Amino acid sequence: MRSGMPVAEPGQTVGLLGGSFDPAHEGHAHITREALKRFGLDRVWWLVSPGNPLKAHGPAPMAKRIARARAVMDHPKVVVTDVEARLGTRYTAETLQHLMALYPGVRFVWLMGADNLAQFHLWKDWDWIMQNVPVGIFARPDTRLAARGARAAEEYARYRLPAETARLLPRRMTPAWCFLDMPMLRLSSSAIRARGDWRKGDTDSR
Ligand SMILES: Nc1ncnc2c1ncn2[C@@H]1O[C@H](COP(=O)(O)OP(=O)(O)OP(=O)(O)O)[C@@H](O)[C@H]1O
Ligand SMILES: O=C(O)c1ccc[n+]([C@@H]2O[C@H](COP(=O)([O-])O)[C@@H](O)[C@H]2O)c1
Repeated sequence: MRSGMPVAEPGQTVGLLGGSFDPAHEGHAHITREALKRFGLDRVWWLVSPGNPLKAHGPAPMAKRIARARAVMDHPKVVVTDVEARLGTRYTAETLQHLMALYPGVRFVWLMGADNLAQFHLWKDWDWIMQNVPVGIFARPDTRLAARGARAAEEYARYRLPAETARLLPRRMTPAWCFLDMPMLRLSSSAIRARGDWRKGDTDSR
């Protein structure tokens, strides 16, 4: 295994929460705890992105975002990691392909908020992701309508697992996805950035 990469044993289930985490907040921690509990995951890795390919502006420096993320989510089953920077990947499909090759026997689950479901069909090779990796999706304030009409949700409607059977998701044959409705937290990184101090003094990290 390359240095700095997280550890996982064959047979384990690992949820992957990719994000800019610019900065991390309690909303991320909340969906992570829900993912561990309701999907019964062994671990969740936070993949702190070198930069969302669909966003025009680069995020705060990686080290700063990682430090904040670790402060927000200090949990024995959660690893905050810069694997995409280490692997040199930015697109999720590429990251998943690398991780599946590097960790044979580990069952990865892609985790995301409902806002990302709404635009999932714009992601590179999104179809490949749906075909090869179970996907867990979390309700998010103000995204219900967009998520319901999402192209990915429509095209893969018959592969949706009822929330009552969420624990089956990690080992389910793909395609498989599950939408979790739960108490929602109205928190976002953009709202935190808009309030002020987080980006002061940064240079663009890209
Ligand atoms: N409050 C929340 N409820 C549900 N999902 C969330 C919440 N906050 C973030 N997420 C999800 O966590 C992942 C990483 O989020 P990200 O780092 O982009 O934070 P963000 O708050 O969405 O940022 P921004 O406001 O800059 O778009 C995404 O899949 C996003 O949908
Ligand atoms: O692969 C893609 O085309 C793609 C397009 C948009 C977003 N993503 C990933 O989705 C995750 C959430 O992104 P963000 O910026 O909303 O935090 C993060 O891991 C991004 O790399 C991936």
